[in-house]
Amino acid sequence: MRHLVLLGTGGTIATRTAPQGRRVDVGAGELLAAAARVWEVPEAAVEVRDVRRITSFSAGVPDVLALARAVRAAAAGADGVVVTHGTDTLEESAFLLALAHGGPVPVVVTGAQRPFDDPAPDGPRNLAAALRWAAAPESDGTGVTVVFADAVLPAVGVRKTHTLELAAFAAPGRGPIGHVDEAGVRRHHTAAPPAPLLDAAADDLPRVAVVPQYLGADASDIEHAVRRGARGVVVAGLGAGNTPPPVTAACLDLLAAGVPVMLTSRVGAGPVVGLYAGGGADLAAAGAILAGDLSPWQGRLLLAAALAAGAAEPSSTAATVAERCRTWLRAAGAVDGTHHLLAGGSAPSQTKGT
Ligand SMILES: NC(=O)C[C@H](N)C(=O)O
Repeated sequence: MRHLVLLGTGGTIATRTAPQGRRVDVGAGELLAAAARVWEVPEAAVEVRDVRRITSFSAGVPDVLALARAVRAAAAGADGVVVTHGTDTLEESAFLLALAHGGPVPVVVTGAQRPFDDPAPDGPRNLAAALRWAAAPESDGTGVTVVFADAVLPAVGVRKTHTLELAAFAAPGRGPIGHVDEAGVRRHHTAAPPAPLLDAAADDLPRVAVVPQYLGADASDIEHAVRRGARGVVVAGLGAGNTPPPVTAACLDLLAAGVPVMLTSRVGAGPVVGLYAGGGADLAAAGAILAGDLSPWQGRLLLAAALAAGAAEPSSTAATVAERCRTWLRAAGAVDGTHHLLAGGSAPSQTKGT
């Protein structure tokens, strides 16, 4: 029999409806009892711990680092760990857990779109599916995954894609890597997750700003972010990874001054590639980190983790921080978009990470 640990953190899955709005007041034990009414998991014994009782929009990086430590402690003595979490920032927490988690024990994050006291709640089934996935040998070695609406998605690349629908998450280009439903537990082919980058011992991460780009954006937001103490900047770029010329110029100045700049896209799916003169090609040539298909929010955590890892090494520079990100991205199977199309239209072949 597998031994699972269920860690409750709050979120809609653990809310009841009140006149002032939904409030978290359901513990992990009650969630487990509701899940067991959907599907029993007879092949597993589940130990329950309440880590937090908060909505995920109220959480901060220190909360998630503490959760990462709770996950590590639980994983040391279990065959699987399941975390219930609010959906608003679930894609970031799951990613941060993935940056800190190594080894074969599966860590499974789930939540709900509807409250616990909804007449047709989705939480009990999501949790039942997450427990079944964690209890099945198919989940071994899959790292951190998100189970939602019967789909198993990798934490790396997962995004919330709908505000209200029950199938609220997707990992465009990367998942689902499995399903849990009336037909049972199925794992599709998956690459091994990358080795951990973060030891989660610190209470917080270095400050990294996400700066969204839009029609006619200028450099003021980036300059403001750095003046306010950002140690790195993630640009949520246009299209395949472009910035309006004044923003490109500001990013080149930052790179020249040794401040890491990471390029992502605001589009919502697909990798960034340095294609256009005056935009992404200039940034790639100047040493910006092209974050593959990571969302700006996941990219921000990767850059912050790389900066934190560098804090321990006096010789760490913007270039070594960038290289740390690129090594992790390669291992996570991200496209290296600095290899932009060559004249003549052929792209060099990509070596996919394992
Ligand atoms: N569906 C949810 O869980 C949303 C909620 N606001 C939260 O993130 O805690």
